[in-house]
Amino acid sequence: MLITLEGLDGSGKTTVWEALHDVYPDAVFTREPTESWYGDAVSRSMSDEDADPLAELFLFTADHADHLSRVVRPALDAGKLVVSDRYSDSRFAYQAATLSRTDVTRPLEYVQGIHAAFSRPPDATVYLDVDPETAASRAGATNKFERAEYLAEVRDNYEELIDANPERFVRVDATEPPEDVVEMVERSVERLVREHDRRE
Ligand SMILES: Nc1ncnc2c1ncn2[C@@H]1O[C@H](COP(=O)(O)OP(=O)(O)OP(=O)(O)O)[C@@H](O)[C@H]1O
Ligand SMILES: Cc1cn([C@H]2C[C@H](O)[C@@H](COP(=O)(O)O)O2)c(=O)[nH]c1=O
Repeated sequence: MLITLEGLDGSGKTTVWEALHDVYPDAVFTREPTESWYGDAVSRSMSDEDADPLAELFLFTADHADHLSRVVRPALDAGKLVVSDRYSDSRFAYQAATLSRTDVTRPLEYVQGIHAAFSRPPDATVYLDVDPETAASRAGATNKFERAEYLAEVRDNYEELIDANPERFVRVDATEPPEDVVEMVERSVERLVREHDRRE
């Protein structure tokens, strides 16, 4: 089963991802961008204010393709629970926001279309919901994406994704104190795994 954690920068994904390690010691914990050389290329692009938005989309997507074939698919084939801190929805929400400043028409559909041929959708996604101002202030503006105005557009894209797939997403109020957020996520993941196991 593949569970992904999504949300704006600073929403607390890494905090809950780390907490889940203790609860699911046999699971595979992974993240995007990855630590491969594809992930290094992504980091270089993120630190370049003038990076071409399409080139940047394809760097993130190359990193995803490598992540899928090297980590995610083998773990799923071995029957493991996989928990990924960011996954394809990050591309849909973030790169669609970046591409909205270009000539690309219907960027959200465009980015989803690129993934349709090869990606493996998550079985469930926990969305840590936080307003863009809180997100930007928690994240500390360490990269070009961590600005409230841009994050507002990213959040709108996440909302479109949730509206289109309400059964896949679990929304958690990430403005609550960290220990409450961790507890809510742990309870949600426990239920998702139980329901998935019952269906299998
Ligand atoms: N519920 C919370 N309330 C207040 N602060 C929080 C909460 N969750 C996390 N934080 C703090 O916000 C900062 C970002 O948290 P974290 O790294 O878990 O978020 P993230 O979503 O992984 O961010 P990024 O996408 O930027 O890596 C950290 O300083 C963390 O301690
Ligand atoms: C996977 C992915 C990530 N991003 C952005 C979102 C964040 O600003 C950074 C990753 O930082 P984090 O601290 O590891 O969360 O990259 C993106 O724009 N598109 C993506 O597909």
